[in-house]
Amino acid sequence: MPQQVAPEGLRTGLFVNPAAGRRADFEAVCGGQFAHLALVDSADAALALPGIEAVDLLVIDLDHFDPELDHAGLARLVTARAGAPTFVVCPFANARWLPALMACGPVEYAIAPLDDADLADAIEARLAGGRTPQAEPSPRERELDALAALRTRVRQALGESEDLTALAERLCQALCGWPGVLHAALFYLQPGGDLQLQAQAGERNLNLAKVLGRAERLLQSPLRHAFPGLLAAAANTIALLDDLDKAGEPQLADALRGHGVGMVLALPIPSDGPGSPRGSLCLLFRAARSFSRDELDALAEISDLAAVGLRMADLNRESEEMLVRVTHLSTLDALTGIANRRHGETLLEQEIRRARRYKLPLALIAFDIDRFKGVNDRYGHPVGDMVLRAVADAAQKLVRASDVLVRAGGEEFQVIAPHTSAIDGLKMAEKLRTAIEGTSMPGVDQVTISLGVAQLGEHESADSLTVRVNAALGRAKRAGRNCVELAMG
Ligand SMILES: Nc1nc2c(ncn2[C@@H]2O[C@H](COP(=O)(O)OP(=O)(O)OP(=O)(O)O)[C@@H](O)[C@H]2O)c(=O)[nH]1
Repeated sequence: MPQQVAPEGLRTGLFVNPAAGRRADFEAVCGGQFAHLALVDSADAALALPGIEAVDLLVIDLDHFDPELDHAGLARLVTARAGAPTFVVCPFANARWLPALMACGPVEYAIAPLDDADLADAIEARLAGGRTPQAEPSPRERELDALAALRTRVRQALGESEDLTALAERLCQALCGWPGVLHAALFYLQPGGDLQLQAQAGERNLNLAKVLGRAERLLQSPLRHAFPGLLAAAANTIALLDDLDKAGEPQLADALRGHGVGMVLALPIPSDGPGSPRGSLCLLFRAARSFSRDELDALAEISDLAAVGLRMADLNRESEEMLVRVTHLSTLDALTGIANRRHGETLLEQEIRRARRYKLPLALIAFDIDRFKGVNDRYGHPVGDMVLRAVADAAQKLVRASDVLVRAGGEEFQVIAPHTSAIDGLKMAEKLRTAIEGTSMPGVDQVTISLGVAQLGEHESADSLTVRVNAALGRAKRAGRNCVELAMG
């Protein structure tokens, strides 16, 4: 049964927590500070009490509450106080409660776990109408100026960066400009589900990859429940560690303290839709401090901006990949998968320049399937296509990796052969001829090719080389087909 709320003028208190043990502990530690202290197990029970706004101090201990289920009731409770003070004891791994409750009325908070003496001091300070030094807010104007400057820097970072790495680095640098921030980091959840330390800025000697023992696969890190940057991304919550020892990882606390860190705050970077966040923004402060509602709102806005930035970086990356794919596809012949005529012309120009620069020979081979019209006429176009693919495959297997096989059009192909003289070109052409002659094409009589070979002349252009090699190919056709002809100089 809750105790009766005391008449006005006395120190009256109301403590809300679902666990009987927590209520008993609070009464044991702080009961003496109140003339009357009511203990209730839920927001509804508190709201059922008469004169809720007249209670001097409402204390909500968020331990054992569920942010999804209990948020609406507790928000109603803070609203019902009509401006009277509320003090919230908030577990460090669940600081997302704070902005939501602060939106409903004046809320001060302490991050749990708190030892008995700290809790008693915090309650005494609130009852006396004062604030603990930790809760001392910076003067409002300065706070607002700092927030405005921070937002501007973050927007600039977003505007200037196109890829993920640059964006993450600029964001971290922008966050370091916030008063009291010693170091900032961005953790990014990759599409495959791997959380990695994407960027950090600030204290030069502080490397979070070292402190955390790794920079990748951080969701598997044993510190994922202790370090706010990981916790925020893993549990999609604001995590606020105002005393490094509260995370229960002494080594981590020592390492951070060794670098001058006194407090760590992290916010999830929201994703577009439901599901895990995109990562987290992590701020390492020199000393513990509390945040006003404006500040927490501003930080939430910054993580929203970061989400937009990450989405933009993703889109940029996707469109670049698409461009590379489209560019690649536009260089290939759709039927055979080898270089198409246009790309072949570009590559020939390139190879000619290279041959000139390094004074190396270059050979061009042109070949054409013999009486291919007859294949189409007798077996149909689909079989003709199959023969074209089979010839391209057989030729591709034969040429060197540095050679380029081109479908020059119809049943005409070329091989651009760098470092190759006319004699070597002739040998290669003969190899191609015998290979195609020996390749069995299902359902088709033997297929043969005729070939022309030309070596690049000293001052010769690509056009002239092509004309000469085609003339040699024409001679091979006239000579009876299934043979090789060398181009005239
Ligand atoms: N199936 C198929 N046929 C093609 C393709 N491109 C061109 N052709 C055919 O290739 C044939 C080329 O015929 P011609 O230029 O007369 O030469 P040929 O019959 O090979 O005779 P020679 O070259 O003199 O030995 C034509 O029938 C074209 O229709 C293609 O992509 N697929």
